[in-house]
Amino acid sequence: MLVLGGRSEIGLAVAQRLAGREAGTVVLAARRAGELDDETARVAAAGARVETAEFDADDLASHRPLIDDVRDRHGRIDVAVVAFGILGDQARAETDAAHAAAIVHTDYLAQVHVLTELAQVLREQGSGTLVVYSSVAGVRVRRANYVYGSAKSGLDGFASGLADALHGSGVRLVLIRPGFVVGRMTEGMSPAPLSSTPEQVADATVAAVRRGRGNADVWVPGTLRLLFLVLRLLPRAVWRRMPR
Ligand SMILES: CC(=O)CC(=O)SCCNC(=O)CCNC(=O)[C@H](O)C(C)(C)COP(=O)(O)OP(=O)(O)OC[C@H]1O[C@@H](n2cnc3c(N)ncnc32)[C@H](O)[C@@H]1OP(=O)(O)O
Repeated sequence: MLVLGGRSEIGLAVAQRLAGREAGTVVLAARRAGELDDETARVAAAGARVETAEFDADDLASHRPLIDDVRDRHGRIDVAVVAFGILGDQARAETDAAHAAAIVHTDYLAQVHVLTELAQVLREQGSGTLVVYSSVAGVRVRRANYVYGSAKSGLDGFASGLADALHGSGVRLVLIRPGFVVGRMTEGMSPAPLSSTPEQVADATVAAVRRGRGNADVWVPGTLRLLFLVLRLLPRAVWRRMPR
């Protein structure tokens, strides 16, 4: 199992749950890979053999060598969890074009790039599961976080199309759409209604991975699926006043 963003709270919680027979060796790929002792210990305590690898998602050229190296050393990649991301600073991104581009680079462009590379490798082996984290922020983009939301919107569309392209290949794509997640990424922010914890997002992810067949779209919590059917219909004048 490969966790891209090996320090991510959600990615680690998924690795802990799948540790053991299901995950095989867990490769935690992150920036500053030499400083992953705590993360390694947590996943190892859950029963996995753990390795670390240096990974900067923004360095697109490094994606394929990393994926090939992991595949070559372990023979295959059963589950790849794309768990890196940044929230960024919306207020700053509205006037600082470089910051806006940095958010979109990490949360959209780098995801598209790494998923395209992973999909090729998993197609070649004829099996495997890709886990992608979209967000309700991308289902209907809000004025209050439109830079991050636009990246998630693009990612959601890309991952949905990729899932369809993979249909029949033996490779599955599990697309997770969490609402507000109370964790390190949202530290200091007041939780939105229907928020969840990284553990709840991981539970939903693992349940979908274990289901074993076909692509999956998972909302966390599940009630957000229905709520967004309605929210998509709200008039623009109301929607633009929606808080973060
Ligand atoms: C109703 C509402 O109002 C709802 C909203 O607001 S939605 C807004 C909030 N919620 C969401 O968007 C849900 C979706 N979440 C995501 O997409 C997340 O980015 C994610 C699922 C991919 C990871 O979430 P997470 O595990 O909670 O995040 P977090 O613990 O901060 O880990 C992300 C890791 O990505 C890593 N990362 C970021 N950029 C990276 C890069 N260029 N290269 C490698 N790793 C990178 C970070 O290193 C970070 O770990 P550290 O900060 O410790 O280094």
